Amino acid sequence: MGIVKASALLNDLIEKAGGCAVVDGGLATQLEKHGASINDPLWSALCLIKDPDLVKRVHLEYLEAGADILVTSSYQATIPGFLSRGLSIEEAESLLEKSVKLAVEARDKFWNVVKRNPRQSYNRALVAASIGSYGAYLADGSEYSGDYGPHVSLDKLKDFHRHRLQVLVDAGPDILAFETIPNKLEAQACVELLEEENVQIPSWICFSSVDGKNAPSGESFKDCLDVINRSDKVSAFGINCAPPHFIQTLIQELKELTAKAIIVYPNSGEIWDGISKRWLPSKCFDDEKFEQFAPIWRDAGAKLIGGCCRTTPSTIQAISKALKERSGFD
Ligand SMILES: C[S+](C)CC[C@H](N)C(=O)O
Ligand SMILES: N[C@@H](CCS)C(=O)O
Ligand SMILES: [Zn+2]
Repeated sequence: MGIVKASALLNDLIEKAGGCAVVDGGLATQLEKHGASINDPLWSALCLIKDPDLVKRVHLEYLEAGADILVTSSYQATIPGFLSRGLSIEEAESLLEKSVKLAVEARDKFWNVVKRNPRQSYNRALVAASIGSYGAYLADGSEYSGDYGPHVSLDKLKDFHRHRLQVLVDAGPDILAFETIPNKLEAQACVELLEEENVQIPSWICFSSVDGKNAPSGESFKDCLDVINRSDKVSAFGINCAPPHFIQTLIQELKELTAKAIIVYPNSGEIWDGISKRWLPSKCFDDEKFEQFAPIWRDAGAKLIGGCCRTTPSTIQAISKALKERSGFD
């Protein structure tokens, strides 16, 4: 399948969803709601080792809530991360494969039931393999600063991402999801890897933002988009795990900077403290606010909308309800 045909898969889903598809919500957050303890350098990827059934259960909860796209549990699942826990390369690869398998199994199980009901309003969901930033692996909060220090070169970032990307692609997801990218250098590494590895499934690249205007590194999105806009391997660009009150303005700005589909899945507004490893209270959106703003973000130009950290299946249900009502579903 060529890349043009591959991106058609995402475009078809957006169209079937009425012009704006629903991405799932915080995976780690929902794992924690069910009692998982993830205060660990592997963060949510620890559940791939300790409780894969729970990961699948959370995927199913997001499908029931109306998610059109599931994001896998591989955000902080990395080969060096697993190796530093004493696992072998083969075991690390197998956990990455498992992250895709769990989401695919949940999707297939759910779809096999709902597709029989002619009155249901669900779409067959797509599975997006999460590729968290290098900063996520560092587990020091640097996915929100973009400050990787002077020794992190383009080649180092490509080396970091390459093997995981190959294993995830081979596991058969529908999409690749680069998440919380904080600087231009890492965006360039992701794009060059997609080209070098000749990846034939669509990708999205999402940045975090801490000021509502720029990438966390302080670089402008215009600058960061230079290399992304030149690649047909990237189907969508946007923002994840940034506060929801930044989103409307950011969509309007990004619309001027790229022809790619815009994707937004903000967090609740709480702020991650990378040192104490906890969420600090701040200006937040509750589910009603997400319900109110999802159509506003859609009308501003977003084609994919969901939630990130501290959002849950009830948030996704609220977003799904708002988008489907407005588009004539239900
Ligand atoms: C999206 S952040 C909350 C993920 C956790 C972070 N990379 C850490 O390990 O501290
Ligand atoms: N897909 C990840 C993103 C963390 S920023 C999660 O939802 O846990
Ligand atoms: Zn997040």
